[in-house]
Amino acid sequence: NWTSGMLKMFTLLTYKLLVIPTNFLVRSQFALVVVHMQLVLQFAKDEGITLGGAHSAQVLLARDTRPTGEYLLDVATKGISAIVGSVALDMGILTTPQLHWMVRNKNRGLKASEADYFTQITESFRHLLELTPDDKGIDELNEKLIVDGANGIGGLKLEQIKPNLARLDILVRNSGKEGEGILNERCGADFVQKEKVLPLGFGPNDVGVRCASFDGDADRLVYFHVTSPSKTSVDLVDGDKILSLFVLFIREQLDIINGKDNKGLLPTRFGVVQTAYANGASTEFLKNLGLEVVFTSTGVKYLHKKALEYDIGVYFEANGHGTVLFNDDFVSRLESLTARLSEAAGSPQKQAALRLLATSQLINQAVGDAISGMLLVEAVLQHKRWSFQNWCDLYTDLPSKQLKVKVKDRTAIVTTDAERKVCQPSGLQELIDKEVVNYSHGRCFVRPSGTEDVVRVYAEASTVEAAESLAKSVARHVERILGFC
Ligand SMILES: CC(=O)N[C@H]1[C@@H](OP(=O)(O)O)O[C@H](CO)[C@@H](O)[C@@H]1O
Repeated sequence: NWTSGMLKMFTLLTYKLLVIPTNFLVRSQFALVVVHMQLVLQFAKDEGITLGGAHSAQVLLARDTRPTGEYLLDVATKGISAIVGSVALDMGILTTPQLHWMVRNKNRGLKASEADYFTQITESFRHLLELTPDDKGIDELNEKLIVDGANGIGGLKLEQIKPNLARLDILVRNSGKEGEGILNERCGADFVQKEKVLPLGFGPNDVGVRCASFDGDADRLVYFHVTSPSKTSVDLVDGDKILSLFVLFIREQLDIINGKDNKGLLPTRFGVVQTAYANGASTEFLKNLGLEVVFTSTGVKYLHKKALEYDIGVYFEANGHGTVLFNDDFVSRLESLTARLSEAAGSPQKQAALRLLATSQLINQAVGDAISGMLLVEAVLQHKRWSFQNWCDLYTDLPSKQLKVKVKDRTAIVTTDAERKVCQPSGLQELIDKEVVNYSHGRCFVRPSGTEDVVRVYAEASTVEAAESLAKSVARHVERILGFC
């Protein structure tokens, strides 16, 4: 259908525009215009969209603060305008998730400006805080929050809305202001999650303060704590633990409305979606809550699609990219239930239903969004009166190790079972299985990267040394069978 097709096309184009690397600029402008034309045309073909028909297709474009942005915007605009029936709209300087939110809202006939985005997330955040119960005991949560903006656009946007956020004292570092530092360099969510060390600008004075880290275009979020004044290592709260926090909160509201048997006023299909990179301890934690946990291939396009199958679907990659999706019919049922419960305004069920509605407004349902995700984390911590440590203690991550192996042809590896098993080349999976059985809590898989010319090896075990040793042994098998290069 036209709307969903256009939504996907916008998403593809906006994504492409924001991720085209600088070295692309050495190519001629003409070549880039052609690339954009080809993208639009291929997408229209794949999705069965008639261009040049009665409706013109609007393609929303935005850019970040890098100097290459204006040039890329210009060529993208020319590429789009070269196609009959498509119009390029420049939405300005935005985070990736803001742009996706605008596309989604436009396709739904809703208000879609940046001011509307800010109003929606600040208002729903305020609403969620107002719905915080007052019977949860001592407030262990510190209002202070330091955010590493990765020198990207997210920090600048957060600075804009900071004054409108109650009960939060936010300090933005690596804020993206000119001269403060280079995008994603020794800072940002990817750096903190992979290296598990402090980003630039953080140090001994931050011990004990809750910290969050965005990535450069603000679609990933992780949290961390500085453990001691003498160490650069951090206590990390990754995407899996953010997911677990959201799941606990939503489940609590559903239990209030439906009772533990899910047979009450609003029977709900609640699904949790992870990838093979989710820490095994998080999956066990979620399964022990009695939840349906499903796995997809790596990449948010797979997770998002799966999460759409539920009334409420929560998905996250361990790297901090994820969100919560509420099915439209479910939201209608939730709204009617809230209206029906209006007689008993202060009833726990009504309060829980209102919390779910506010959550559906606060979280960006187009794509993972560091700003809206962070506000939901903050609202849930306030709701639970939880300190950072309470959150960390939900479960203990199993030690893990990731390695990259350069091989002659990474596509020689074919996987199945959400990339957790190798089916080609034959014999490799058996070798992995033989290694894994030697390790307590051992788990290991290999897959060809979709973004780099490498095979990724992931291993988990009960100690850091064991995880490293397992990863290395399996990497050696991969090198031997596929040919190291
Ligand atoms: C292990 C890992 O972090 N993989 C990343 C990486 O994909 P690969 O296919 O593993 O290269 O880039 C993807 C796009 O950013 C992201 O969605 C995914 O999580």
